[in-house]
Amino acid sequence: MLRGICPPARQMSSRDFPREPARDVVSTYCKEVRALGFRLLEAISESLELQGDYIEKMLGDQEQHMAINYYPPCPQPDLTYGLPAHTDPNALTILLQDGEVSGLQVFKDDKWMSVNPHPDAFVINIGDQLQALSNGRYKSVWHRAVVNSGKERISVASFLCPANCATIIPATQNGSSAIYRNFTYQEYYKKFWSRNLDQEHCLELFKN
Ligand SMILES: O=C(O)CCC(=O)C(=O)O
Ligand SMILES: [Fe+2]
Repeated sequence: MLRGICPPARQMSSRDFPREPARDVVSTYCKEVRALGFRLLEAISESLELQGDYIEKMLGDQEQHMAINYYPPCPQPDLTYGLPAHTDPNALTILLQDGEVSGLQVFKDDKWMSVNPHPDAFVINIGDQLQALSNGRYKSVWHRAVVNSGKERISVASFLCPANCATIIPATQNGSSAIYRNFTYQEYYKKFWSRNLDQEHCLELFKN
């Protein structure tokens, strides 16, 4: 697995990326994905009856992390996972799946379901911060990656992350009370990685 951190857009420079010619491709991809993420955050804000820029403002100067996941073929796929079950700790994940080899599964209606690859589509995962910000109206989905006995698989995940100092405050509606207490992303991230990935939903530890 290869992980990279892209700084907030306005500080981005070509020095942040690997050497030519990959640099231009990766840099353009990061910028385009970030722009798509912001459009989605605007639509999600509006769906929650908030101002269009509400979530973007609340998340502050966002970092963008990119993970390139490589899953080699595995002779005994029943004995291991490519990635164990987890929710994403960030706000929103834009996942480019391998166009042909499946591997991603989501937990829905009490069972694991495969997300079939589609060459012309991204998979958008709601992360823990959007579940908290929306006061539980959007759900951060449990997902995992399984491996394949015959074929390798690659996925590219772009994680939109709040600024470390951003305070996440649940947006309550019609007098409902906040399910989660206020916390900083820094606090959440530390707690998230101090546990096993497939333990209970980390947000459970931030409930009021
Ligand atoms: O490889 C996949 O489809 C899932 C990747 C993922 O969930 C992650 O990187 O957080
Ligand atoms: Fe994930």
